Amino acid sequence: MSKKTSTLSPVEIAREAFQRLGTRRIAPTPEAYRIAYEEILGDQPEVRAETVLINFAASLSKQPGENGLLGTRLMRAQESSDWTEYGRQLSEYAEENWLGRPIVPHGELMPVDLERQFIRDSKKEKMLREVLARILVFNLSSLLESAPELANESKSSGQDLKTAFSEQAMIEIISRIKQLSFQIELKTDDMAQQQELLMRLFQLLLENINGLLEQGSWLSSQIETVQALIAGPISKTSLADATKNLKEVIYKQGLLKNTLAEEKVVVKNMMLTFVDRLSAMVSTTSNYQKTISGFSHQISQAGNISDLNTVLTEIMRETQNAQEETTRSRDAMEDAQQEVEKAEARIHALENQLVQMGELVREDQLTGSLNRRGMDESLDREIANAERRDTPLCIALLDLDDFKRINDTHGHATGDEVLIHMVKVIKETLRKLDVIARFGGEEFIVLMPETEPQDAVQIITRVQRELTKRLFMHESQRLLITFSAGVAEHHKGESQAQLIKRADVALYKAKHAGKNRIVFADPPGPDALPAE
Ligand SMILES: Nc1nc2c(ncn2[C@@H]2O[C@H](COP(=O)(O)OP(=O)(O)OP(=O)(O)O)[C@@H](O)[C@H]2O)c(=O)[nH]1
Repeated sequence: MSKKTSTLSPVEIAREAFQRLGTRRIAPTPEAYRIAYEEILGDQPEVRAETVLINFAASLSKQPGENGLLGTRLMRAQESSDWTEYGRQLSEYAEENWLGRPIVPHGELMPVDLERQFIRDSKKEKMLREVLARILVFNLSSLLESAPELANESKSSGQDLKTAFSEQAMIEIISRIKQLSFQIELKTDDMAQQQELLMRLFQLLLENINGLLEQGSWLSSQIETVQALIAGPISKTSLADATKNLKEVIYKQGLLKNTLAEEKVVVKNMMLTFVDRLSAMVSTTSNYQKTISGFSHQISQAGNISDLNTVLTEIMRETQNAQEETTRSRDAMEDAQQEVEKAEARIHALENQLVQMGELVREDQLTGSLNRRGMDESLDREIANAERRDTPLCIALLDLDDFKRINDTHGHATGDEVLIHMVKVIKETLRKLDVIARFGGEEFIVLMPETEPQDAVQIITRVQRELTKRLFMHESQRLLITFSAGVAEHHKGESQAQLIKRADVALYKAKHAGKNRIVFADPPGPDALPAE
């Protein structure tokens, strides 16, 4: 039994057409075949445009959201046979939702290359969206590290851009990006102010140049501070802080210098008084001696006792004078001596304060550890102590692992926080007599006086463990911070540079062996040290 024609496939219709020609004994010419084929096809129910539109509206009305709404409107139009309204609803929807897509005249097929163009465009749009989101989330936000609220907005609009597909969401995100760009313009003005602050800082240093030239060490240490500042990330707050600190240091040093100079003048005046008194006494005494020898002449010439009595009275008076002068001079000298001692004590106190002020510029501004200059001085001192007392001295050169990645991923400001955290942990883990100094960038030196090599390695291992225990949190995310280290023991006669070089070679080996480890340095070669 043949199937109902309404369900026949094209192949089955063709077969049925041949059978029909056979039954009717008609020759299967192309024309006869076409007629039979159309006859069978004609049995199938007619597909009318209206039916298609009714079905379309009904199925659309079952969908959620805007599509469902459109379906209901279309059904309403179709029920009242208002096909003009039906068409209007469809055009409006097309305009709203397919705006920007290539418009193809009604009834025409979309040319293949136009279709391809459309696919290419949406690919480009996707790429553009991704690139822009990346720029906002990573690049722009890290450039804006000195303005965290702008950096956060940049990150969050980048994140939102990735999922902003509806027109409304897109309008919102574009407006946020415009707003962000406006804020960045304002920030640029802030940066101009920062530069002005920097200039003021330089001027401040120049103003003090005369004072600085008196003592070379001042000059070099202050210049170092500025160099460190310029080498690091410059932010408005760090510049303002540095300006404030330097102003304070310079002001206090100026005060101390003036007071010191005044105290020195006081001592000088006292010394002058002392010398005056001394010479007065000497001259009084020599006058006295002259007078006495004059008296001995008068005595030898004296003819009677009354002459002698007169001479004796004179001698008594002169002796009394000389004695009084001597006592006065002695008292004055004692007073002067006491004043000199007091002034000396004041000078010592002032000089100590000056040394403390100097310590400020031996400190690394970011981490509070010693800076390179402070390290040079401390290491020189410890080497001299070790050689004099014949005690062991070890140093460790520490370098943070993959620090560049931390900076690149989480921003320079987080990198700075990591450095501060690391120094804090190291300081709290080291013994009192150990010293930590920033050697440069993310490298630190630990000086361990009176320490045998195995103890030095143990100390640095303890620091390593402590650093993994004391978590560094960034945006509620735990960052693992590790370092590699080269430990070296100082050998008699070895210079600071030679010692550091050996520690550096060991550090290099630690890095190459896979990082997060400690390597003990080889002893210096036989030619490296002076013959004993
Ligand atoms: N945040 C911050 N970064 C710094 C500072 N000083 C140096 N750096 C950065 O430290 C990074 C050091 O990078 P690299 O020398 O490649 O070392 P690393 O990434 O730690 O790699 P390994 O040493 O091989 O583990 C550079 O990106 C410097 O910009 C600083 O004061 N603050």
